Amino acid sequence: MATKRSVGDLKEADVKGKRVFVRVDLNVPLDENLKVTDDTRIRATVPTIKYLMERGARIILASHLGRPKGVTPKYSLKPVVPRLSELLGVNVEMANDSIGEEVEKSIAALPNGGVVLLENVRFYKEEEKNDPEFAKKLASLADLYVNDAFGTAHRAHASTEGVTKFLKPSVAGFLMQKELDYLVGAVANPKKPFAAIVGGSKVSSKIGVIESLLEKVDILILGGGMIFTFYKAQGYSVGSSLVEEDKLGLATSLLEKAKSKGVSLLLPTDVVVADKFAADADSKIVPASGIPDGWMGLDIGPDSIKTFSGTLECTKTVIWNGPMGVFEIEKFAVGTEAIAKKLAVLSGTGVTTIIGGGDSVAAVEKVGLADKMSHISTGGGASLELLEGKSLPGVLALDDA
Ligand SMILES: Nc1ncnc2c1ncn2[C@@H]1O[C@H](COP(=O)(O)OP(=O)(O)OP(=O)(O)O)[C@@H](O)[C@H]1O
Ligand SMILES: O=C(O)[C@H](O)COP(=O)(O)O
Repeated sequence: MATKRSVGDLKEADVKGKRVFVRVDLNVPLDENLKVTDDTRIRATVPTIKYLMERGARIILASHLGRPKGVTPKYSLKPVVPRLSELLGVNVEMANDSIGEEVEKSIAALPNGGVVLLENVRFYKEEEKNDPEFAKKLASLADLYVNDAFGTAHRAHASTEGVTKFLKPSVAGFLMQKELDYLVGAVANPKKPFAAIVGGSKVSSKIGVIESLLEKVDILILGGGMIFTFYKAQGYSVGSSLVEEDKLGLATSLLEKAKSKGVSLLLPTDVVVADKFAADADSKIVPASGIPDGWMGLDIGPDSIKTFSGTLECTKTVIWNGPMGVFEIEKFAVGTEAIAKKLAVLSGTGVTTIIGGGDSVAAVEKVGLADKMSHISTGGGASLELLEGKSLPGVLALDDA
């Protein structure tokens, strides 16, 4: 993807008193009382918004939350306002809609440096349809456009893509840029040796990522539920572990591809098996080639942790996507947490460590090591698509630098 023009290139004169439409990703988890349970994505929007506030822009924030079908109060963006206001040090005004007269009035009354948050853009079905009329209405609210919603950049929606056709300039925010610098830049031109760690539940959801990374990495470490498909493809018995029978051929061809590319591919040599998928399961450590009937593999074992950690010692860049085991259950979180700790230590010695979104980010946050990593992606699907080598429509639509 070509380099995109950045919000940092805009001078005070370009934004002072101007209405700036900033697409952010405030799709944050809420509990049953509609309290924000993880504010990572809110915090990540702050540098761009503050930059614009300090230069006297009038800021219109837009986001989606969840996947509502029409106007649904539980998907309102109101619950993010207190935390956002606190982080920005101003009272963020909550609009009652994302387009229309009332919204226009609120924006007209906005002082320089003021911030208004539009209501969930997905309350309009036109948003996800990337309807040009809806995009035009959003665009009519502002003078210029900033996209900082990395987590939604893989969606060609009205507020991420359509709107750029009606608003110039259309530039990338600081979060968007940082995500691209790491997930595209560091992966395309890594300091070597370059290792990828790929886990998660299924090989089928990671085929694109594995194939793309095999072109770039020196070392590929696999963990999580997908390893049992690889074991079975090699003729091991896997008990009642998760296996994708229709992907056995694919697993074999990925192993062959790694060999032909000279990539050192590591599978766990031992696993933690359990007699059921539950916190109170009986569990034991067995060699990868010795999973007993009736037992399922739910984590990588201590020998694998040792080997993986040792192998990572020599690296200069590591990217990680997907947990090593069922980390949501404490007793099967050991492998995932050990990898998180190893990466935190490596970061401290100058290794570039990139956590590619989704559950691996949750795992790193759970052990309190998020701020030790070089980069933690705020995008799940978006980061996977980038790692697969795809271009993101929300990025493509922005002005070239
Ligand atoms: N051995 C295993 N057996 C079954 N499930 C597993 C195993 N190891 C990991 N998992 C599960 O895999 C899930 C994560 O897989 P997923 O492919 O969604 O990872 P991710 O890419 O990090 O997340 P996302 O898709 O949100 O980006 C976790 O819920 C975890 O419990
Ligand atoms: O959480 C995400 O991955 C983004 O906010 C995109 O949400 P979506 O998958 O509902 O488009």
